[in-house]
Amino acid sequence: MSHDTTAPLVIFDLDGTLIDTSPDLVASLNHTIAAEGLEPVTYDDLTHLVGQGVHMMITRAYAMRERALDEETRARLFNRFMDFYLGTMPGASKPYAGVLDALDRLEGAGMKLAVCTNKIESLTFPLLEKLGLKDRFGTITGGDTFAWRKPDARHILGTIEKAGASASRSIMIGDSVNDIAAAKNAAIPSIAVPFGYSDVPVATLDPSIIISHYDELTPALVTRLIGG
Ligand SMILES: O=C(O)COP(=O)(O)O
Repeated sequence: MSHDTTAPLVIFDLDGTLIDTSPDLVASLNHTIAAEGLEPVTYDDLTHLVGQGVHMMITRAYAMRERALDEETRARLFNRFMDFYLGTMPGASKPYAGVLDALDRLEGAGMKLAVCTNKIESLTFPLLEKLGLKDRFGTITGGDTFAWRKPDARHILGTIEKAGASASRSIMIGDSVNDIAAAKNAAIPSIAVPFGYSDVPVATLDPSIIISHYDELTPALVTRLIGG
């Protein structure tokens, strides 16, 4: 591992930021809850459901349908979700337009790349692997890597430490309140993308900047935002 703490670290959220996973999250959740007789959810529902992992997505789907969910059922549905999602992965999930070129540009400028996602490691690693993206990131942390996850600052700070980088040279890119709040909590700048799964307009999250396409993500922008 490199310990060049002067190299900027660009930290990406995964679902709704790097990769559009929505078709597969919706299909996997609907497969999971259909077995219990729950009405299917839609893409629009996803913004309320996703963000804190699979357990929470199932819990929120039950709350949305005003159905009680006991621990035993939740554990069983978690396994059902995992089997289906992993069995169909990568499905229709794909990187957002311009992501690959942006990674090339940042890497070419000597910047380090990381993923900090609330998706658990056993989903994050195979998804990135199957999309040929895993080796693009020197550091990948999931929702169960540490005892904390976004919006807790320690998820980001732990990612930075693992990458051998420094918080004063790091930036977070995300689509939701978890990402932008975690960046604020960690006192690092943030870039919001408006095409992900936020249930509020990303401007209301008060990120350092909003980019509407990855063509705007350049080494010059990163350097400017981290203040040097
Ligand atoms: O899996 C989730 O619920 C959220 O994942 P994310 O942090 O990559 O958006």
